[in-house]
Amino acid sequence: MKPVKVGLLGLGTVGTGVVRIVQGNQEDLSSQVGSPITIEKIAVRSIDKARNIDIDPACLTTDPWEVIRDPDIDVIVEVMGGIDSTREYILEALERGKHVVTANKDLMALHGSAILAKAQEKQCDVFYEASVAGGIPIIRTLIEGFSSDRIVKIMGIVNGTTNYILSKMSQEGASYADVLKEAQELGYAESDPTSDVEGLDAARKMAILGTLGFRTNVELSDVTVQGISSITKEDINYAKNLGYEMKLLGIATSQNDHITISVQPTMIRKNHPLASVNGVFNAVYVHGESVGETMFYGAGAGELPTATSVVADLIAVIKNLKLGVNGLKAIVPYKTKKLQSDDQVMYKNFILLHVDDKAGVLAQITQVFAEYNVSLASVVQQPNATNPDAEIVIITHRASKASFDRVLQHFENLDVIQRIKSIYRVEDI
Ligand SMILES: NC(=O)C1=CN([C@@H]2O[C@H](COP(=O)(O)OP(=O)(O)OC[C@H]3O[C@@H](n4cnc5c(N)ncnc54)[C@H](OP(=O)(O)O)[C@@H]3O)[C@@H](O)[C@H]2O)C=CC1
Ligand SMILES: N[C@@H](CC=O)C(=O)O
Ligand code: NA
Repeated sequence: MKPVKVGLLGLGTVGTGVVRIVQGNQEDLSSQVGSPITIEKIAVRSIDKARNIDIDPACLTTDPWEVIRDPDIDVIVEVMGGIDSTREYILEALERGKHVVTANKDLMALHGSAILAKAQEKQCDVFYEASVAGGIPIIRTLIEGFSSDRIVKIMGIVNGTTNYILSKMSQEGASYADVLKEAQELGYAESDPTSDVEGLDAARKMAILGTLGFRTNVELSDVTVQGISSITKEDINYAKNLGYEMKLLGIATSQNDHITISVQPTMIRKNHPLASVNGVFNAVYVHGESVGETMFYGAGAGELPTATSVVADLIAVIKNLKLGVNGLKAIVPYKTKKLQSDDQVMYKNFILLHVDDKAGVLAQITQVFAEYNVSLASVVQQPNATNPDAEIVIITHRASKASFDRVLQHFENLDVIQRIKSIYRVEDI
C-alpha cells in the first residue's frame, strides 16, 4: 500500500493537533482509507522553536514553497493562517494537482470563490470544515445534510474567543482584558485577537455559512459587523435581569430569496438553546423550510477539536482519491445575490438611555418612537445610582432597521437625552 503523503503548512495550535491525531490514530485512519498517511514536510516560521510534539526535525522547513513544490506530496494541509501569500501557496498547490485542506476562514471568506474555481479546473478537492465552528461538522451539514432543503435562517455563536470572554464576564464577573488574555493563552484567539473581539472572524465565518446555506456568493462586505469590545458588565447585567444572555451572534436570514447577514452582540432569551452555549463552545442553529429547527453544538476552537475537522477533511480527500472522484463536490453558488434593504431587515432592539431626570422626558422619547412607527414592548425608567441623570431602558417590538436608525438620528438632537449608552439587537425566538 503506497502511503498518502501530506505536506503541512503550520505547526502551531491546529497543526500540532493534526500531527497528534494522524500519529495517534494512524491505525484507524489508514484502515479507513486503505493506505498509511505520512506527514512528509512541515513549514514553520522558526525551526528552533520548542515544540510539544514528537516530530523528525528533518521534516521542518521555513520555506512553504518547498512543501508546495515537492512532487511527492499529494495533499497540502494549510494551518498557518494569513491571506495574500497563503492564497498564492494554495493556488500553486492546486495548479500542481495537489488537494488542499485548510482551516483558514480569512482566506476562504475573501478568496474562496477563486480557490474553488481553480480546484474545479484542476479536479482537486478543497475542504475547509475547520474554518467555521472548529470541531462542529457544519460545512458538511449544510452541503450534504441540507442539500434537499431551503435554509431560511442561520444563527450562530461562531467565535470561541468572544463566547469564552462573554461567558466568563457573565458567570464570574471577570474583566474583559483578563479573560481575553486567558483565551489567547489557551490557543483560541487569532494571532491578532482584534479580529475575534471586533467580530471580523465571526463575520468571515458567517460569509462562508451564508454562501453555503443560501447558495449565493456572500462576500465579507455583505456582512454588517459589530464586535464585543464595548460591552460592559453593566450591559450584561441588564440583559440578565431582563431574562436574556448576551452573545455575539451571527445571524443570516433569507426571505423571498433576499438575504441579510450580520454579526453583533445580541440579547437572546435565556430559554433559547443558544443562550446556554458557554465558554469556547460554538453552536449553529439552522432553520430550514422543510426540516424546521436544528442546532449543532461543539468546541469552536482549540487544538484537538479543530484538528478533528482538519483530519476528517484529509480522510475525505483520500477516500475521493481512492475512488477517483476528487474535485467533483465543489459547491458552486448559483443564485443571483439579492440583499434585503434596511426597510426589510426587521428585529427587536434594546436601548439604554441616560436622560434628564425631569417631568415629560419619557413622553418626548416615546413620541419619537411613535413618529417613526417603532412600537415598544417595554419601557422602564429608574434613577441612576452614580449621576443625576435617569436611565431609561427600552425594548422595542420588531421594527425595520431603517426606522430604528431614524429614531437614533432624531435622538442625537434631543436635548433631554444625555447619552445613548447601549444598543443591542434582541432575539426572542
Ligand atoms: N486556533 C484555533 O482554535 C483555530 C484556528 N483556526 C485557523 O487555523 C489556522 C492556524 O491557527 P493556529 O494554529 O491557531 O495558529 P498558530 O499561530 O498557533 O500557528 C501558526 C503556525 O504557522 C506557522 N507559520 C506562520 N506563518 C508562517 C510562514 N510565513 N511560513 C512558515 N510557517 C508559518 C507558525 O510557525 P512557528 O510555529 O514557527 O511560529 C505556526 O507553526 C488559522 O488560519 C486559524 O484562523 C481555525 C479554527 C480554530
Ligand atoms: N479565533 C477563533 C478560532 C477558531 O476559528 C475563535 O475564537 O473562534
Ligand atoms: Na466546522
